[in-house]
Amino acid sequence: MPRMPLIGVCACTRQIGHHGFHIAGDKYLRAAAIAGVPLVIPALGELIDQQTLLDSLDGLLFTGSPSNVEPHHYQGPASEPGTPHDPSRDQLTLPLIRAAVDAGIPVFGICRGFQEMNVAFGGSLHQKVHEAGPYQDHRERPDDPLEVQYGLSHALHVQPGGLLARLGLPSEIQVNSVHGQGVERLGQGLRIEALAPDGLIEAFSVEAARSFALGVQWHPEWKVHEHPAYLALFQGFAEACRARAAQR
Ligand SMILES: N[C@@H](CCC(=O)NCCCC(=O)O)C(=O)O
Repeated sequence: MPRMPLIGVCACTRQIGHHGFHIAGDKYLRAAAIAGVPLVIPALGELIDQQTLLDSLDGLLFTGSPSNVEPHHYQGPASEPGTPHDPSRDQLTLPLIRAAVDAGIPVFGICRGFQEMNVAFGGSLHQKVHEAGPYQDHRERPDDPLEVQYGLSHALHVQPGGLLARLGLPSEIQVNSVHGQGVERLGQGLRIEALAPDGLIEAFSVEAARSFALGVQWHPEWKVHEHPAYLALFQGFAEACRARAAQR
């Protein structure tokens, strides 16, 4: 009987009072538990041996975060003063994403994690989607109740013949939207899987990946069991993680 898959969930750094912490959101960890045993990976830079992670994990989940990828990683203009960043998280995730995909480990990126995947594959980001060209405002209203912030916000056009279609998603679904940044230049080797009505890229897969490698801009971890299309993504991820664990 193969052991349960081990699912790495990359942490964010957070200062609480005088002390620094490494944290991961409850909803991500609960959704990751669909695929196996979630393990939070601290953003400790060189203190974390990447090869040990690759040898030990059966899947990796890159979560959302209020922080943003530092623009120097994609040769973007400096952020507006006061923009939240998490350089320790960038230092862990950006190289780990490429190494995990190359190693055939299932990778699932959500929101910031989706943006990290795009940057890891050489893409760039709009730092304020709502001020860029034809795009709508994809941000949540922070004063709204959480149910509203993560409620259905816009249509999503699923591209035919891709991973989302294979996972059973219909050609159009409704999704939530909790982000101010988004894909500007798509990374090398990424296949567009879904678009918002304004044309913003909302999901991609890694064409040459040997396993599941999907990034989505929305939040399928939110009430995942109440949204069949959200659940289908985690079930696809889980199937890939089980296959990885069975190879051990
Ligand atoms: N900061 C980026 C990514 C936004 C994001 O991940 N939002 C979710 C934050 C809270 C949560 O984890 O649910 C951007 O603004 O585009």
